[in-house]
Amino acid sequence: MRVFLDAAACKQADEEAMQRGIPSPVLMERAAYSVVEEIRKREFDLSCPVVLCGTGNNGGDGAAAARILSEMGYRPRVLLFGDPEKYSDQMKLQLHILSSCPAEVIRCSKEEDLKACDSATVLIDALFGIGLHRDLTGLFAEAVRYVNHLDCPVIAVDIPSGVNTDTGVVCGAAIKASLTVTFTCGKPGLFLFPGTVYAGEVVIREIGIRIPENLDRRRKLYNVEESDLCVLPERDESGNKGTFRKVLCITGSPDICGAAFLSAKAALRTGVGMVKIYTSENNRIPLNTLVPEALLSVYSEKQWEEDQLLRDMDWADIILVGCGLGTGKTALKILKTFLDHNHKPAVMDADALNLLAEHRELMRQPDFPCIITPHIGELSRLLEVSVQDLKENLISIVSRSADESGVVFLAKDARSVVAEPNGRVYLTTSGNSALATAGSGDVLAGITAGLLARVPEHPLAAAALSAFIHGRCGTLAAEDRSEASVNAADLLDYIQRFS
Ligand SMILES: NC(=O)C1=CN([C@@H]2O[C@H](COP(=O)(O)OP(=O)(O)OC[C@H]3O[C@@H](n4cnc5c(N)ncnc54)[C@H](OP(=O)(O)O)[C@@H]3O)[C@@H](O)[C@H]2O)[C@@H](O)CC1
Ligand SMILES: Nc1ncnc2c1ncn2[C@@H]1O[C@H](COP(=O)(O)OP(=O)(O)O)[C@@H](O)[C@H]1O
Ligand SMILES: [K+]
Repeated sequence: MRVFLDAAACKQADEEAMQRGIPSPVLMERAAYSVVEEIRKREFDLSCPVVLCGTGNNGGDGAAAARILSEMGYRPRVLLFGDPEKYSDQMKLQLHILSSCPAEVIRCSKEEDLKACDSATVLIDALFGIGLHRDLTGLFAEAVRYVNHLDCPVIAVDIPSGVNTDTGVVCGAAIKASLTVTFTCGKPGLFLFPGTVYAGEVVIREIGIRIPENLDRRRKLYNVEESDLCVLPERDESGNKGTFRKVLCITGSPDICGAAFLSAKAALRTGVGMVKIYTSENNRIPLNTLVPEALLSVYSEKQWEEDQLLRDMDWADIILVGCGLGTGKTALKILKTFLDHNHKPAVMDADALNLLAEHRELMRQPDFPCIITPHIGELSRLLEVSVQDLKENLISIVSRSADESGVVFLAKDARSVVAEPNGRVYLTTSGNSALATAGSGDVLAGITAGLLARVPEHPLAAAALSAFIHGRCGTLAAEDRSEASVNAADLLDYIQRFS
C-alpha cells in the first residue's frame, strides 16, 4: 500500500524530522542531490542546466541542486524570482553557499529576463512546492508560460509549480514537467487530474522524513498496489458454489439488458459461486444466451409482485442494485422494497442512486454494509454539489459525505476516490481512458459485488480493491487493443488475472 500526504501532512512530516534532530539543510541537501541523481540517470544534455528558484524552500532545493551540479563540473544558470525580502532562511543559506560556486545567478524582475532560459538544455523548476497557496500572477505566471514553450526536458522539484498539492488543480498557470522528483511520498495533486498531466513521470525519493503516526486521517490517502490483493481470503479448495456465496443482481429494465449482463458476468469472473439476475421479462432470452451461468428471476412490468423480489433477496448473501435498472415506476417500487427490507451487504450503483437523488425522502443511513458507486454526474445529483466543485475537491467532499451518510463511497472518475465513514480514504490511480466507455461502470459494480462476496464484513476493502482491479483491467486491455478500442465487455477477460 502506498501512502499520499497532503500539503499540511507533508509540513508536519518535515517538522517532525527536524524535531528528531535532522536539520533542514541536511534534508534539503538530500532532496537536491536526489533531483540531480534522477537527472543524471536519464542522461539528459547537461551542457546548459537552468534552474528557476522561487522564494521558499522549494527555491532552496533548486539553489542546492544548482550548487551540486556546479560541484560536478556543470555550469548551471540560476534564475531567481520574487521579492528577496521573502526568501526563507533555507533559501538564503543555499544562495549564500551558491555564491562561492561557478554558477551564473540572474535576478529576474521583468519579462525580458526570461530569455535567459532560451539556451537551456535541461530546466529545473523550483519556483513553488507544497507552500503554494494562491494563484500565480505577474512574472511568475509569465515565467511558467514561457518555460512551457521551450523544447527541453523540464524537471519539477517536489511538484510542478502552480499545481495545487492537495487537489491537482492548476492555480492560474503551472509548469509542464517531463519528470517530477517528489520527496518522501506521493502527493494527491501529482496523481489527480489535471496535475498528473503536468507532473509527467513521478519519482518518489526517500530523504529521511518519516510519515507521521498521529496524522489527521483526512490528511493521508491510501493507494492500492497489486500486493494488497493478498488481504482477500484464499479460495477454499474444498469449497462448493455455496461457499463462494450468492449475489443477487437487481439490474436491467425493459429497455436495458447490457448492464445486467456486464455486472453479472463481472461478479462471476470475480469468483462468486452463484449469481441470480432479477430483471424485466424482456431480458430473459438475451440474458439466458449471454450469461447462461446466471439464474434468472424475471418480473413483468404489468404485474410486478413484491414477494418475488423479497424471496430473491432472502436467497442472496450479497445484493447489487441499480445497473440499468431505469428510473420508472417499477424501478422505484423495486428500490423501495430493497431499502425497506434489505439487511445484506450491498452495492448500490447507477439508477439506484439516480432514484435516490430524485426521491430524497428515501435517503437514510442504511443498517447494512453498503457501498455506493456513483460517477461524478450521479454524485453531483446525489449530493447536490456542482460537477466543477466535485472535480476540484473530490477527496474532501467524498470523505465528508461518507462520514455523514454511513456508507462506503466509491466515487468514480478518471481517478476514483474510495472513502469509508470516519475511516480511510483511498485514491485509485490504476486506470486509464480505456475505461471511459459505456458499460465500464457496470463491470466495476459487478467486481465490487464479487469482492464484497469474498469479504462481506469489509466493504472498504471490497471497494478499494475493486477500483484497483477495474483500473488494471483497463490498462491490460489497452495493452492488447488500444485505449480507444477497448469495450466494456473486453474488460471481463482480464478480471481473471486478479481472481
Ligand atoms: N522543510 C523542509 O525541511 C524541507 C522542504 N523541502 C522543500 O520545501 C518545499 C516547501 O517549502 P515552503 O514551505 O517554503 O514553500 P514553497 O513551496 O517554497 O513556497 C512558499 C513561498 O512561495 C511564496 N508563494 C506561495 N504562493 C505564491 C504565489 N502564488 N505567488 C507568489 N509567491 C507565492 C510564499 O510567499 P508568501 O505567499 O508567503 O508571500 C513563500 O515565499 C517543499 O515543496 C520541498 O521542495 C525539501 O527540501 C525537503 C525538506
Ligand atoms: N479517463 C479515465 N481514466 C481512468 N478511469 C476512467 C476514466 N474514465 C472513466 N473511468 C472509469 O470508468 C468507469 C466508468 O463508469 P460509469 O461512468 O459508471 O460507466 P457506465 O455508466 O457507462 O457503466 C468508472 O469506474 C471510472 O472511474
Ligand atoms: K516545483
